This record gives sequence, C-alpha cells and structure tokens, in this order.
Amino acid sequence: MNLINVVDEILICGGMTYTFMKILRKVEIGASVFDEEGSKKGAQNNELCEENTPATEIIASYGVPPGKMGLDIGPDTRQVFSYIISEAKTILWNGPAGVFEWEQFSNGTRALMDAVVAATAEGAISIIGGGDTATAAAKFGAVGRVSHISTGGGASLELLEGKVLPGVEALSPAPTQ
Ligand SMILES: Nc1ncnc2c1ncn2[C@@H]1O[C@H](COP(=O)(O)OP(=O)(O)O)[C@@H](O)[C@H]1O
Ligand SMILES: O=C(OP(=O)(O)O)[C@H](O)COP(=O)(O)O
Repeated sequence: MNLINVVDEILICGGMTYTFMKILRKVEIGASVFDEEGSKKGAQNNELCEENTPATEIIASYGVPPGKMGLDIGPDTRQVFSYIISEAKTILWNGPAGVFEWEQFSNGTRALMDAVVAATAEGAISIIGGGDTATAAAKFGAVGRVSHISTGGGASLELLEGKVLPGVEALSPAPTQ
C-alpha cells in the first residue's frame, strides 16, 4: 500500500497476475494459480490504484482456457515492460515473471533481467529481492550488473511498507536512559 503512493509504475507479472485478472478484470484464468486470501486485498488495491495512478492496464487480458495455466509473460508484455524499465531511475523487483526454472517459460524473466541490466548501465538504481528472483539474476548473468541483490523477498517488501523487521529490531541498540 505504501508503495502505491511513491512509485510511478507497478508492473504485475508472475504467479500473482491471475488473481488480479480474475478479480479485477473478470477474465477466466483456467488452472492458473489463484490466491484466495490475496484476492480480497486485490479489491482494495484496485480502488487505491484507480485513485492514485493514471491507468491500471492488463496487457493481453484475453484470459486462459480451461485446464491451461499461465506460466510466463508474452512478447507484448515483455516489450511494454522493458520500455517502462528503460525509462525508470529506480527499479525494485521482487518475483520472477514466469516459471523461469523451465526453459520454455524463462523468456519473460530473461527479457526483464536484460532490461534491468541495461537500465542500470544507463544509471538507474536497481534492487532485486527474493530467493527465486536472486536465482534468476544469477542464471541470467545479472550479478554485479545490477545495484543490489537480496535473498529476502517478502521481508524487503515489508521493510519498504514501513514494518519493523524482528531481526533489525533485535539488532538495534537498546534505548539509553
Ligand atoms: N505464472 C506462474 N505460475 C506459477 N508459478 C509461477 C508463475 N510465475 C512465476 N512462478 C514461480 O514463482 C516462484 C517465485 O515466486 P516469489 O516468491 O514471488 O519469488 P521470490 O522468491 O523471488 O520472492 C518461482 O519459483 C516461479 O517459478
Ligand atoms: O524470497 C524469499 O522468500 P519470499 O519472497 O517468499 O519472502 C526467500 O526465499 C526468503 O528466504 P529467507 O527467509 O531465508 O531470507
């Protein structure tokens, strides 16, 4: 929620996409992953998005046929996302764009990684968070070519949401009296 107020763009892809597609755009998602709990938060997020950002757009929102799973982003999304990344000055990335562990669904994550590396070379600050996204960074040769990589995914997002992380709290100096 905090992030919506400070970012220019949020690019949604990966496993969370289909929950947004089903709830907010009412399209069929076949056997794609659906997050029941998250779907309730999605409705609130959409209201916030529509209040605070100029446009909420789902690219290629044709839906997924019954029995099929959406497992990667396609060429249109790769192109639009790569352009947005190329324009960014600060990039925060948490979560791969598809099941990149399988070669046939790795093109989306690879394309976004290439875009983040290129933007970093042009002077953007790029922060990658999450165990799987860090693995993707290593697989696609981005280590040392982005600004920072952390294995903490959910934790780094919670920190940016303004939450106090238990480990950080424990390590912080006790107040002096
Ligand atoms: N469309 C999808 N359907 C199912 N799983 C997906 C999809 N896209 C990505 N994934 C999987 O999600 C996992 C990463 O999820 P996430 O927890 O967001 O990443 P991180 O560990 O970097 O925080 C990866 O293992 C990837 O294969
Ligand atoms: O990205 C991760 O998880 P998350 O994105 O689900 O929070 C990491 O696998 C977290 O590993 P850690 O809890 O050992 O730092």
